Amino acid sequence: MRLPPAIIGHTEEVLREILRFTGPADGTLSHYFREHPKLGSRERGVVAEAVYGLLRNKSIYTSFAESGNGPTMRRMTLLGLADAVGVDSLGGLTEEETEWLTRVADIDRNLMPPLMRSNLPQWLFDKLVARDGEAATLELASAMNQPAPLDLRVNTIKSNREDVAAALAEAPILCEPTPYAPLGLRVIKKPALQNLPLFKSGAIEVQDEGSQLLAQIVGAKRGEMVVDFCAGAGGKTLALGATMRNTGRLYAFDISEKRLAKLKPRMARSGLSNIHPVLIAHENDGKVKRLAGKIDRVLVDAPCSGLGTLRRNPDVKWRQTPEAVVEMNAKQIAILSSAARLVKSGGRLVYGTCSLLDEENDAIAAQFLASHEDFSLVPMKDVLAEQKIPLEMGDYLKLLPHQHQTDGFFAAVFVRK
Ligand SMILES: C[S@@+](CC[C@H](N)C(=O)[O-])C[C@H]1O[C@@H](n2cnc3c(N)ncnc32)[C@H](O)[C@@H]1O
Repeated sequence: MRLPPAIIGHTEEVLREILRFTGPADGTLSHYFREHPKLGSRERGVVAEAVYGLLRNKSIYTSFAESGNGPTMRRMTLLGLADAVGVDSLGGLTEEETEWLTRVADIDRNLMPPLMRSNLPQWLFDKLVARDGEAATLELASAMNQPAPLDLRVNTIKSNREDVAAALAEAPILCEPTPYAPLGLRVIKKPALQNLPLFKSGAIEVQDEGSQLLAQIVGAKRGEMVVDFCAGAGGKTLALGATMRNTGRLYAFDISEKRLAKLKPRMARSGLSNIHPVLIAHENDGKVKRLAGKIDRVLVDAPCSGLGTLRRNPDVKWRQTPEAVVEMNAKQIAILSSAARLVKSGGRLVYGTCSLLDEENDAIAAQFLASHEDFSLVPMKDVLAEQKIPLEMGDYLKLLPHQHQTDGFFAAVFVRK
């Protein structure tokens, strides 16, 4: 069945707003859908898919849109929609538009220049090529341009992986165990989960396998004092709390009241009572100082460029700038240094990001070690062996979508001497 012609207008309107890059694309989309409640769920799905496809392939589509006649924004919109649902499903096209869309669909994208094929901004393409070479960059960029799979983490306070997989199969929802994270399930299609009894009862949480692994390498144990320094809405906090078997004390720090507020209902669902959310004003807040030297394990899931999450947030590559990354670096080292003061002798400090850039990752770890003689690096291969995670790594954890089918993640583990 053809889609109503109005879908083109809706996509064009929301796209125009998103391409201003004044805020995250998912927020702009949700806002648009709230303002247009008459749009059905299929239409909303198509608009979202077209917009995300366009953000993923913006360089190529911009070049296509330059061919042919008519306003560029309409052409961009049509390219996004045609990729999402196929030209034949679109109502309201002129004959010329149909002919143009069919023609561009036949263009061999492999013959386009590498920068354009990567669909990355020039600065990021140059950085990655200088480090990894052109072929590897194109491979990474291509993996980043695929939508992420839907990964779940089983909450061991409520259930186990086998029982959850069996309950999902009855729903029926097909899934398979994640290759590296012991509590992960990768769902084959993307069903709505919010109304499933499994979700409502807190037996599952949506969490990328890479994020699950980052929480696991903290190695939190029963009865320990643990701080999740940048807890946000608590994706990793909940995983840590379950690893601690709902014992000990787990402080969830963040400077964002809004994000911490989102943690509360998740905590209630999870059945965890060992989590203590703490709003801090900044990384040197007095609440941090009071716990200095008392904590067994500290996770710093630092604010970062987010360039490892392009599969979910393709707009990030167009919104980030090299200048913003430099500013972020100062914040990252400041947060890590302050968080380090919490760690007791023999305790563990984990620095993690969802970035692909060395300056937010290896460089921060090296800078930290150079200025903190009381800490030493625990090679990631030792941490992975300790946690029985079947991954080959050197000093650091470096997860990449084209190699590990996760978002891009980095982690370094330090121990206080
Ligand atoms: C990568 S996100 C954390 C995601 C979260 N750990 C999770 O797994 O869902 C980084 C978080 O750092 C917080 N943040 C930024 N500056 C901070 C600071 N100075 N101290 C503590 N948290 C900070 C942000 O509000 C944001 O929630």
